[in-house]
Amino acid sequence: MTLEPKRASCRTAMAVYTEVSDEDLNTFIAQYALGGVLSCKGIAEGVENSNYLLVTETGPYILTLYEKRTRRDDLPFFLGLMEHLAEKGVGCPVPLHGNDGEALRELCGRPAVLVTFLNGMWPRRIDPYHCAALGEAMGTMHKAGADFAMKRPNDLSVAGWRPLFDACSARAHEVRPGLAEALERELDTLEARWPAEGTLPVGVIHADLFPDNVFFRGRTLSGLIDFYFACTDVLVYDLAICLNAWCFEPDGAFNATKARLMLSSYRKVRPLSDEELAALPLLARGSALRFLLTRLYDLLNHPPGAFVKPKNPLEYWNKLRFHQQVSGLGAYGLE
Ligand SMILES: Nc1ncnc2c1ncn2[C@@H]1O[C@H](COP(=O)(O)OP(=O)(O)O)[C@@H](O)[C@H]1O
Ligand SMILES: N[C@@H](CCOP(=O)(O)O)C(=O)O
Repeated sequence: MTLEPKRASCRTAMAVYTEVSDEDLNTFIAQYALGGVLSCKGIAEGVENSNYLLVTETGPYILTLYEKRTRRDDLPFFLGLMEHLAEKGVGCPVPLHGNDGEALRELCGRPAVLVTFLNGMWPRRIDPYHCAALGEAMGTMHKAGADFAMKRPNDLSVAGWRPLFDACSARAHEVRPGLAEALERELDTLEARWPAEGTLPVGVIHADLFPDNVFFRGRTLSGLIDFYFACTDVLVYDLAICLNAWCFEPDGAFNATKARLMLSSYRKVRPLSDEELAALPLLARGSALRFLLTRLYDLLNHPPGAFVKPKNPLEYWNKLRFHQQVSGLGAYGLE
């Protein structure tokens, strides 16, 4: 294998937290049978980890260095899940194994992996056909995950929200007057009414299937990325997350046609029980609160001058208020 150290330099970009030297990169790549490095460029998108587009003589790959919010102990779950789903035909990145058989290794003091490059672009403007394709892909992913043996509790489900709220409540008024009080009331309601364990079907969920994690080639969905919040939880909660992430228009209006298309194409792959459907409005409230709280926390704890621009928590306040006033499934385009 020929390495080309002069051209291997990893150029950094906005959301790359860890810079990789040529020497470290070449030592790392020598552990795989991928040929020489042609280029390595930091990817500006993404918020959690450092990602590089690495092009070698055998093609493009994504090099990910896991930063502090991704727990090392969770990595075997994430990597095993991507392998499991890909084996079942779900379009997603596949971790590469080195010459020693290992996929997970160290680079610059961080856990690091190389995964296959997924072709496609995430949709900047959401059209109804995107929502239909997403519903089908999610149903397929849930079915494919049914026999995945590993488990990972969702630490950002109802039990995780109060500690996040407690960490933010004293300064929530800086973002919106009265926000802390309103969030506390919502938290009380959700804690009291959240579905008890065993009442709804559980399995592997992606838990962050936002548009920037879903790739399309033309009108065809080509794959899903960023499995680093995936966990074992109520399956229909994944749909609740996507109702919020995909079905609101930029002006804040909820688009019931998009919701109907997403839900109906999901149900063609994996039918939903009456109990799952009935739980949807409450789960959508919970999902809105979850993203509101993580965004609020990130905004209030944003280091001055940090690369990544914090996302707006109030977008999720508006979404939460929509679901609070939903009186039936008609609001989501269902009878
Ligand atoms: N397997 C992949 N194939 C192609 N592009 C990828 C792949 N994984 C990540 N990317 C690119 O990197 C960006 C950030 O990745 P993501 O996993 O969302 O990072 P983070 O976990 O830091 O949010 C994506 O928007 C995409 O452009
Ligand atoms: N989807 C979350 C933030 C996580 O970002 P990702 O780049 O890891 O998908 C939000 O919008 O709050």
